[in-house]
Amino acid sequence: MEKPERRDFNKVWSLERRLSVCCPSLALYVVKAVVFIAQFVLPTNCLKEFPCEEVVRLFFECLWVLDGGKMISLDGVGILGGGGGGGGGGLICLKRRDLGRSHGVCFLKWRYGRPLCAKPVEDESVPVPISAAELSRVAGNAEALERGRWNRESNALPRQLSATDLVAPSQGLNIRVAYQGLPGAFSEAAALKAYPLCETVPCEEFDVTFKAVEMSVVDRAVLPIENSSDGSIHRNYDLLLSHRLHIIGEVQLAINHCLMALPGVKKEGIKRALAQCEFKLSKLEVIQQNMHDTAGAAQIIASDNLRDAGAIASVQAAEIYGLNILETGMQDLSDNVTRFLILAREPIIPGTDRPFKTSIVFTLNEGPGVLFKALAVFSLRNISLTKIESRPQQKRPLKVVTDSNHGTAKYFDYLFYIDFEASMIEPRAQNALAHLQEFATFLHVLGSYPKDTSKCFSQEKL
Ligand SMILES: O=C(O)C(=O)C[C@]1(C(=O)O)C=C[C@@H](O)C=C1
Repeated sequence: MEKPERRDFNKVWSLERRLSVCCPSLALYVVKAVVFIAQFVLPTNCLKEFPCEEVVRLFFECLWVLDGGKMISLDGVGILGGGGGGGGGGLICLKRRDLGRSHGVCFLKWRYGRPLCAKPVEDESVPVPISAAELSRVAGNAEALERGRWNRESNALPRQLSATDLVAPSQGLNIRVAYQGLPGAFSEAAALKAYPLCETVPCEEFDVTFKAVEMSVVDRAVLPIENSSDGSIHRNYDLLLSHRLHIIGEVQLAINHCLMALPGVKKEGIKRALAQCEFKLSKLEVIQQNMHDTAGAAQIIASDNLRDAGAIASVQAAEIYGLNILETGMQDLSDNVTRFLILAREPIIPGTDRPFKTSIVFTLNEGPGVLFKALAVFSLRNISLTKIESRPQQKRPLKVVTDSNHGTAKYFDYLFYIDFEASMIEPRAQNALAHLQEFATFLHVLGSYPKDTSKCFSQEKL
């Protein structure tokens, strides 16, 4: 005889749930009837294929739900099973006589006397302690209730969601995005380019920005990864590996560095300035001092009232900290673009509806042509690489290789970061990575995300 499939039980279960919504007591009787009949109809041992405890739990929960969570009488209710004569152990028969009940705690027994079940029903006279987690949840609810209550004086109620709130998430409404620096930093502008309606959250350091996402203090982080004239921001490559966040997007931003100072201060009066713009600053003959971020430099000029100093920062920073712009376009190369990564706790589902990029990191064994082989897995499948970066393996910077011809040698051990132009959903990308995995000693996909194909507007045009 064909064995019943497990989903049959799910069908009964979902039917009962539906019934319980429209008519709880009718549903209770129906489930009792189904169960009662089933114990005679189903063949002996038919449940051997099922995870018995789950079946019992399922039905017990069903009855429990139907009875509105109150103590239910199990009299007359059998739990699905074959006849009592079935051998082989396990849950063979759980008829009425097998259902134990004492002090309000119901439990179901194995045929051989082993307690089985399931969801015990606690004695109503014994108070159940609420866990700390539950307490805080309850406390939170009470507070939320309080917040939601109408206040006669202020006549204020929480704002209702409107249809625009539902279409705006891609614009970042209600999304908190962390960046390194102070308000007015280029990274903040990048966050706003990605999510125009987001709430930006300034962070002191790059790794604080990563942690803020990991700890769910914010939803996203936007971090600079490379600049067209200055190259890679190595710190962020290293942090990408030490934190398990996912790259879900990228933003390219044109960087227009402005020289700014307190109102009334002239260029000639500046003795110190943040240096990123070597050529023009060398003409000014100033002492250069690096700061954490450009906006931070502007903020110090303003807060410390430094009349002999200037800062290189954005137009927004000048506005925020009340500084005068003495010169714009301080960067050596007029086309000065920084690429930022958008990071999140969860990856996005890659698509093919628009150009996608994938970022990976891997390590290789020492040997002739291994890096060449690694890169070939992409060219063989017509996949373009847009970036390759190598970083020393900080935990194991040197590896010892023994070669029969040349003896033992020590090599730098590298991590290779590659960005390639394909979505992880494409078979060619999956095949390339499967191929790479054959000889890579470590391979990790950092993210597959839409390529930023927008024009790089300068700060003022954002
Ligand atoms: O200092 C800022 O405003 C930043 O956002 C940081 C940062 C960087 O460190 O790369 C970002 C983009 C610019 O190229 C310059 C500085």
